[in-house]
Amino acid sequence: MVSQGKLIVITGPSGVGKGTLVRQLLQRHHELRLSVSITTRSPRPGEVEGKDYYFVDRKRFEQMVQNGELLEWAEFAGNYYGTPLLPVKQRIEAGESILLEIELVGARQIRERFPQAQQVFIRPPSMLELERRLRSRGQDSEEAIARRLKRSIEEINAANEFDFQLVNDDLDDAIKQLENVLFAVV
Ligand SMILES: Nc1ncnc2c1ncn2[C@@H]1O[C@H](COP(=O)(O)OP(=O)(O)OP(=O)(O)O)[C@@H](O)[C@H]1O
Ligand SMILES: Nc1nc2c(ncn2[C@@H]2O[C@H](COP(=O)(O)O)[C@@H](O)[C@H]2O)c(=O)[nH]1
Repeated sequence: MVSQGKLIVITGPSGVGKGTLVRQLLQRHHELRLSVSITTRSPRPGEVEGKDYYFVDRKRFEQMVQNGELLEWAEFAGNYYGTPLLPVKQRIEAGESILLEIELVGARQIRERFPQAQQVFIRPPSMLELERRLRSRGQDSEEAIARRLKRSIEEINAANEFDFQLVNDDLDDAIKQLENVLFAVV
């Protein structure tokens, strides 16, 4: 019998560096797989369908929710985001470890449904640095940045719900901390 894989959730405010950390983890740990989410957000320049996201309209997303096709989902800064259930279920059953890079509401749903999932909350060194990172990415309008910053306060206030937290200040240091949390021998 194949033993089940792990479900790992990386969460934290938009712009804190979740995607950057996840990309580094995937390069260093080839056994990990990233779940590709579904969103109603428009693709950013360079984003690829099926690699960065599956891009759908609101009607299709709402159908998927109705049909129970999503493991978790949330509305974030005016768009829907969700994790497709079937590929995650199949991969976990096949013994693969899956990473979800998701916001707070979805992370809470995973905690309810899969209390055994490992969840890590990523904190910014400061709000000023978070804002600087959102701007430096150069991907979002001023309005979108303002919405994301407003939401980040709620997210950071919920950080203590998570057993594992780390500050993404120096990137190399943050990756080491993340590896220590995820691969610690217990
Ligand atoms: N430790 C760090 N020091 C400085 N800049 C960083 C660090 N980590 C990430 N960044 C930069 O911050 C910006 C936001 O990072 P990233 O896109 O990974 O955030 P995110 O949390 O995945 O955002 P979202 O949730 O919106 O997808 C990027 O320009 C990235 O290069
Ligand atoms: N609950 C979920 N949140 C998700 C999912 N995929 C991504 N996200 C989070 O949404 C925000 C915004 O993402 P962006 O790509 O527009 O910057 C960010 O916090 C992501 O982590 C998901 O499937 N479910």
